[in-house]
Amino acid sequence: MKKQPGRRISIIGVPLDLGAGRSGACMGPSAIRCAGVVERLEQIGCFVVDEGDLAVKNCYASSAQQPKSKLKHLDEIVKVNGELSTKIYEAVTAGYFPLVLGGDHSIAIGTLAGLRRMGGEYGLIWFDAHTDVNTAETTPTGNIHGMSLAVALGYGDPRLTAIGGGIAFFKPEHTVIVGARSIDPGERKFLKKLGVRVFTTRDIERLGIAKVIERALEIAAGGTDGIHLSLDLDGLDPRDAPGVSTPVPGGLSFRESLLAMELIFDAGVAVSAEFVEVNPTLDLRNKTARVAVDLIGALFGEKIT
Ligand SMILES: NC(=[NH2+])NCCC[C@H](N)C(=O)O
Repeated sequence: MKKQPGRRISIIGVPLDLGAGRSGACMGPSAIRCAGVVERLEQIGCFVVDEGDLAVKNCYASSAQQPKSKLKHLDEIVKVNGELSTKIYEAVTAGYFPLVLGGDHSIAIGTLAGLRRMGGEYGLIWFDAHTDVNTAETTPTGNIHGMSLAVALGYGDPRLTAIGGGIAFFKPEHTVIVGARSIDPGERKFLKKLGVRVFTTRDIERLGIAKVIERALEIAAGGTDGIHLSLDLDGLDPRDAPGVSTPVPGGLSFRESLLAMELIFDAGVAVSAEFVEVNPTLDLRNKTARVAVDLIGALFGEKIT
């Protein structure tokens, strides 16, 4: 039997939604806990420490308050992600698998900065409808959740790339995006220039999710010390995950996403993960948070049979 990707799990909630264009994802961590994440992980034999939520000021403020900024709510986002990076570093150093509950996708900046501080070389699977490689120069919205992958690769505002010490950025050759179907013009250029592999929903339909994950694992895990999974619930189709701030039709099905998690578990290479963009104000009976918990269960080895 393959070993589980870290059976000692540290849950860290980050109730931040200032990186998104609408509020509500700040309630994501509560919704995922209400859907029973701790119990599910304990049922499959994981030892779970729930660290609670990081303190975030002003989480209900709408980005509309800063209409002209190219980096909306930068101060607070820098502060929260700095704290998150320290939390991640401490958790990994203490032998835990950090499981971060978002919050909008800008929190990946802190998670990945924390992991980078470990000094090893990690690969990255970015499961998302978007590619999140905008910078202040290319962003169409000024929303920082559309910039977090660029920051992890070392590009963007210096206050964001400096988080965690500004060291050991992720390498494009060990970074892979799965599920993309909404890519801005500037992002397209960036991805091409850096050579980041993107599996769009079209690729997934043509190749099948199993093949795509197999290739994604080769890219992210080959020659690295492990991988981080950054999963945005909007990677799924809005029919299966309606409670997200930036839904895009034509996404992965629930079953495809579950299989992706099962295959990542089977590979035994994940060292940390985050599940982001659950927005309970747009959800139906907590469906999206329940989907997140199903995916988390599969990532840690829960099997249907
Ligand atoms: N993680 C997300 N939900 N990102 C959405 C980004 C949308 C758009 N590309 C932007 O930069 O504003």
